[in-house]
Amino acid sequence: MSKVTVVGAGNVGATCANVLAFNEVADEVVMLDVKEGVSEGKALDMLQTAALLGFDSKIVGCTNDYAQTANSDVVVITSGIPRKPGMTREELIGVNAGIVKSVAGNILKYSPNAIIVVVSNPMDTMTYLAFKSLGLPKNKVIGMGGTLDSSRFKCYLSKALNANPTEVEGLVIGGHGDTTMIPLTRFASYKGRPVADILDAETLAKVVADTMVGGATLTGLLGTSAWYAPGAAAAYLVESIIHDQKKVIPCCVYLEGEYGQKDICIGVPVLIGKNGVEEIVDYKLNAEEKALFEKSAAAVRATNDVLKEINVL
Ligand SMILES: NC(=O)C1=CN([C@@H]2O[C@H](COP(=O)(O)OP(=O)(O)OC[C@H]3O[C@@H](n4cnc5c(N)ncnc54)[C@H](O)[C@@H]3O)[C@@H](O)[C@H]2O)C=CC1
Ligand SMILES: O=C([O-])CC(=O)C(=O)O
Repeated sequence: MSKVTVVGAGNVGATCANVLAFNEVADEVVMLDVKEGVSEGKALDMLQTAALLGFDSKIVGCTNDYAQTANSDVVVITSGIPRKPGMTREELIGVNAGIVKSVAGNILKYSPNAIIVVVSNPMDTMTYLAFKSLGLPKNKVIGMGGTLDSSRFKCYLSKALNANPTEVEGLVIGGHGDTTMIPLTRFASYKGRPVADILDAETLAKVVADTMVGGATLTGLLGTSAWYAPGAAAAYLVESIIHDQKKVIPCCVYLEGEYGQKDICIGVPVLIGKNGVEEIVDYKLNAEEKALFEKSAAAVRATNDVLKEINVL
C-alpha cells in the first residue's frame, strides 16, 4: 500500500493530486487544506472522474485533520500563497515560512518516515527551512523547482527546434528564481545532437531567458502563478520515489560540499528513488557554469538569511 499526502489543495496541490491519482502513482492520495470543505470537495470531484478516466487510486480530502495523513510514504507541501504579477517568489517568504514550518512539523508527527517534497515558494529557502527545522536525514527533504524549470526549458527548446518536447533533453540547475536559474545549454540535446549545433546563439539565448522567467510570464498571463506544469512536475518527482524509478531529476537538496557548496539547499541533478535522494550526480561544470552556480547560491543564501531575521529559524 503506497500513500501520498498533498498539503494545500489549491491550484498546484490539487493538480498534483489529480495527476498522482490519474496515473495510479499511489494507492491512496490524501489532500489536506485549511479551507473548510475544499479538499473534501476536490477529492470527490476527482473521484467522479475515475469511472471516466479509468483509475482506481483512492482519493481522500480533509480539513486540517493530520490524522488522515498518517503513515504517508511521501508528503508534498504546496501550502502557502502564490505570487501576483510584478512580484518575485522571494517576496512570499514572510507569509510562507510560518506556514511551511508548521505544516512540516504536523506532518512529521503522523508520518515520521515520510519523504518530504517542498513546493511552496521561495522554494529553495522553504526546503532549507523544512530540512533544518525537521531534523530529518538529508535524503528525505527534496525541493521541487528544477523539475519544472527543466520541463519549461525543454518546452522552449522544442518550440525553437519545431520538435516534440519528449525528444529534447535539457536540465536547469541553481535556484528556482527569476535570476538564479541556470539552464545548462551545453548539456541540452535533440535526438542526441547538442542543441548548440542546431540553434544559433541568439535563439539559444532567448530560450534561456524565456526559461528563467517562465514562471513570471505565466503569472503575468494568469494573474496568479502557474499550476498545470508545477503540479505535474511534483507528481513526476513523487512517481520516481514511489516506484523507485531512479530517474535523474534536477531537485533542490542539501549540499555538503557537492558542486562546491555547503549548508544550502539548491537545485542540482539528483538520482531519485525509494530513499528519496540516492545520489547527487556530478555533472562536470565548466568555469562559466561554475561561476553562475556560485552567484545563484549566493542569492539563495541571502534569502535563507531572512529566515533568521524573521525568527523562523
Ligand atoms: N516550486 C515550484 O516550482 C512552484 C511553487 N509554487 C508555489 O506553490 C504554492 C502554492 O501555489 P498555488 O497552489 O498556486 O496557491 P493556491 O493559493 O491556489 O493554493 C494554496 C493553498 O494552500 C492552502 N493553505 C494555506 N495555509 C495552509 C496551511 N497552514 N495548511 C494547509 N493548507 C494551507 C490554502 O488554503 C490554499 O488552498 C505557492 O507558494 C507558489 O508560489 C507554485 C508553482 C510552482
Ligand atoms: O512563478 C511562480 O511564482 C510559481 C513558480 O514557482 C513557477 O511557476 O515556477
